[in-house]
Formats: sequence, structure tokens, C-alpha cells
Amino acid sequence: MAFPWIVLLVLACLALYSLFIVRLRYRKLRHANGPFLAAFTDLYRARIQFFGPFVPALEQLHRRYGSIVRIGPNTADSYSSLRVFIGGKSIGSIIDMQDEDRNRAIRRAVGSAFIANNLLDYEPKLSATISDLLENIRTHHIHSNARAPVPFNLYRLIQLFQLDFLFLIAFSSSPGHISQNTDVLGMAHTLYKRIFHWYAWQPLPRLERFIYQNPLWSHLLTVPSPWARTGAQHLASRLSSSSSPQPNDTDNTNPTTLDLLQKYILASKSRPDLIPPSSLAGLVNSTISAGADTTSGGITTVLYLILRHPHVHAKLLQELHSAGISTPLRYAEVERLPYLGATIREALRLSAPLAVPLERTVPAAGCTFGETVLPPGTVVGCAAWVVHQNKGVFGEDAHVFRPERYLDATVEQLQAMERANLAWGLGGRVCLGKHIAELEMKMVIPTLLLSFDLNLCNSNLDIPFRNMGTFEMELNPILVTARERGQADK
Ligand code: HEM
Repeated sequence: MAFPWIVLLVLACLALYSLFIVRLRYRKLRHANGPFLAAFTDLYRARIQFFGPFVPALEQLHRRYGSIVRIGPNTADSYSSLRVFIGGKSIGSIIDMQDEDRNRAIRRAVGSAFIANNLLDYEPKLSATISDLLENIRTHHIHSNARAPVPFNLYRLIQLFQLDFLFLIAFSSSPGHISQNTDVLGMAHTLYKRIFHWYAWQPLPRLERFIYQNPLWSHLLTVPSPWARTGAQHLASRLSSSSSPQPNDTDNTNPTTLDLLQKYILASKSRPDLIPPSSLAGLVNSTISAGADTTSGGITTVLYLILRHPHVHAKLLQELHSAGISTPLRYAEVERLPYLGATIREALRLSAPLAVPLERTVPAAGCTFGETVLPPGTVVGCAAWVVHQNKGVFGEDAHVFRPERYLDATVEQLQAMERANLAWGLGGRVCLGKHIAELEMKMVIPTLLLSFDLNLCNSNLDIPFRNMGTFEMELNPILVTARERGQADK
């Protein structure tokens, strides 16, 4: 009857080992302030992040414990729960790549696709998709005297628009969401499920990996990704097709002929050590899926805040009218409009699409924040929503939507606000698609405002901006009605 003793011995060893690890993790950061429970278990953070409201909970912790708060023992792997699987195998992603050197090199290899100077390459494709968007609103949602107002879900429509645009720039072909007015491949829906999964499991990456990424049963649990499947199909047909531009093509001097997939293929040809062909599907998929929910949420947020603040709406229309914008609008006409730029910036400050803390690991040299010394390996994170409420930087009215704060500011204040701007992240892992997203926002928002008289149906809706960013727009849809603007309004 030795069996129970062996079991007990193993259990005791496991318990001792867990205690040892917990104590080690606790001791390393015992000087950091925070709730008692958070020093020992990630369940504390999981509770506030899952049941929320997360941002107010973080703000309250800062009021109580100061500018640095310990919200967990020390767990890194912010993005592992975003992994996408095909046939039970993770296809990899640029976002959860922890090898900084490789990430830097890949960003350099495909960087030309994302720099501000090459933005105009995207303009024709964007204009075409905007034209489909206008057509969609006119066909399905317009409110005229002859027809009763038909409220529509602004976020859903912008999401369909965004999916079409991203596919166009990535694969030179659009699934036609906007023209068919539907989530053609079920992408919007799975996007929401993935984002929800990420938010829910981000604080518990080990448990998430054990449950959802376990080779024994993960194929039963992982949400299929029509994104990844479609991307992989495009890649396969591109590599086998003789008609499309091939990786060996020397005519890559004209960037307008190359879509994102082709740029990645060329980068893979010249640096197979860095971008092996097997990593192409994951890299392209993660690059564009990073721009889907963020940009749809960003555009929706800006429009929502403009519509909620009639004086901002009026001032913006005035700026657009005085600029003599043509139809269809060209990027050069709106790129530098000050009030438009300030309005977008202010909306992303108050409601950055990524609401969860952006995490980094302290390097070997360690680092010091104020008087707190953080040892190498410590995971640190900043939540844009919390940083963006700093009154010392953004003023006493930091909670108010006021685009003028950037136009009235001194150079020093502007620099301080820029340094604290986390909407796009900061440093080496700053958003790769920032310039593309800005191009989109600066073209889509004025076009919609100049073409339609948009009205919010639920203008008392505050919830989306207090908890988890764009994800909430799925649960609490922002409904609007649209009426064609008369020529006289323009
Ligand atoms: C309003 C729109 C957008 C916002 C607010 C946004 C925000 C962000 C943020 C905050 C990060 C950094 C995450 C971190 O620091 O851990 C990021 C990363 C990234 N974004 Fe965006 N993004 C937007 C649009 C786009 C678009 C349109 C694309 C591509 C077409 C894109 C591609 C990426 C990629 C690939 C990364 C990962 C970069 C890396 O890890 O090296 N984003 N984005």
C-alpha cells in the first residue's frame, strides 16, 4: 500500500515548489505597492479585467497606491491569447513576437509599406472603398422625406468597410462586404470573438495556453479564423500563379503595383533567414488583423464624439467647407487641416482603441521609475486610458472632449502631450499601420460628414468609453441615422 504515500509525497513536493515560486515572485517586487492579493496571483488582475469596469478600477488603484501599482505577480505574454491556429498549429504573428531583433529586422524589411511617404499608394484603393461605403449608406440606410429613418450600427458598417479595405491593400482583392452589406466570410464576428478572448485571458496566459493551445485538444476549442484561411489561400495561389507578380520580379520599383502580401513575399525572398516562407501567412495575417478592430473602433469613436459635441461638429464642417474640399475628397486637401487633426487626436486620447495595458519586459540593465527600482525581467505596462487622464499633462479638464487643447497649447505642452500619447503605443513596437490608419481617418470622416447629416440615436450612451475600448461597441451598438446633405449644405 505504498501508492498513497507516493501520491502524497508528489503533492507535497508540488505544493512546496509552488510556494517557492510564489515567494520568489513576491520577493522580487515586494517594494512595489499594490493590493495584497495581486502580489501572489494573477487572479486579482483577471477579476478586475474580466468583470470590470477595468479602467475605473485601474484609476482607483493609482489614487490609492500612487503612479506605480503592482497588479500581478509578474506575468508576461500579453498577446499569446491572440494566437491564430490553422489545423491545430499556431501560424505565428508579428504582434506576439518576443525576439526584438527579429521584430526590428522584419519591420525594416517591409517598412516601406507603412511609411508616410508611400501613403499615396493606398489612396486609390481607399477612395474606391469609400465610394462603396457611400453607396452602401445610400442604398440601405439613408433617411429621406420619403423614407422613415433606419437606424444602423455605425461600428458594424465601418468594420465591414475596414475589412474590405484591408483585404484590398493586402491581397488586391476585396471580399465585397460593403457592396453585399453583410459579413461575407463571418470575419467581423470571429474578430469580435478573438478580441473578447484576448481581453478575457490576457492576465492568465499560462492557463489560456494550457486550455486553448494544448496539442491534445486545442483543435476542439480554437475559434477558426476565416482571416487566416483566406490569407493562406491568397498566399498559396500567389506563389503558384504565373500571372501575378512573382517574388523574383525585378519590377518592384513601382510600389503601387505591389500589395502587402507581395511586399512580404519579396522581403522573404531577399531575407529567407528572417522571413522563412512558412512564416508568411502568419505575418501577413497578423499585420492586417491588427488594423481591423483598432481602425474600425477608431473611426467610430471619432465620429461618435463629433456627433455628441455639436460645437465640434459645426467647427469641423466650417473648416472643411473653407478648405474647398473636392468630391471625391483627396488626401492632400485634408492631411494638414488643424481642427480635423486635433479632433482625431483628442478622440483617440479619450478612448484609445487598445484599452488594456501595453506591456514590456524590463531589460537586463533594470530600470528606475521615480524612486521605484524595477529588476530585469519585470513586466511593466501602461494603460493609455489612464495615462491620457493625467491632469498634469493634459490639463485640469483632461476628462473633457476638447480638440482645442492642442491648438491652444504652447510648444512645451504639445511636446508633453505627445510624449504621453499612447494611442499608437511608443518605442520600437509602435503601431506599424499608424500612417495608414491616419490616412483612412482623415479621408473617411470628412467624407461622411460632408455627404450626410448623421444623427446619433443613443446619444446618452457612455458605456463604450469606460471599460474595454472598441470591444464594447459590439455589446452596446452606436446607432445613427443618415440623411443626404443637400447641395446647399456643402
Ligand atoms: C486607429 C487605428 C489603430 C490604432 C489605434 C492602433 C494601435 C496600435 C497600438 C497601440 C499598437 C502597439 C501595441 C503594443 O505596444 O504592444 C499597435 C501595433 C501594431 N499595429 Fe496598430 N493600430 C491601428 C491601426 C493599424 C493598422 C491600420 C495596421 C495595419 C494595416 C496596424 C498594424 C499594427 C501592427 C502590425 C502592430 C504590431 C507591431 C509590432 O509589434 O511590431 N495597426 N497598433
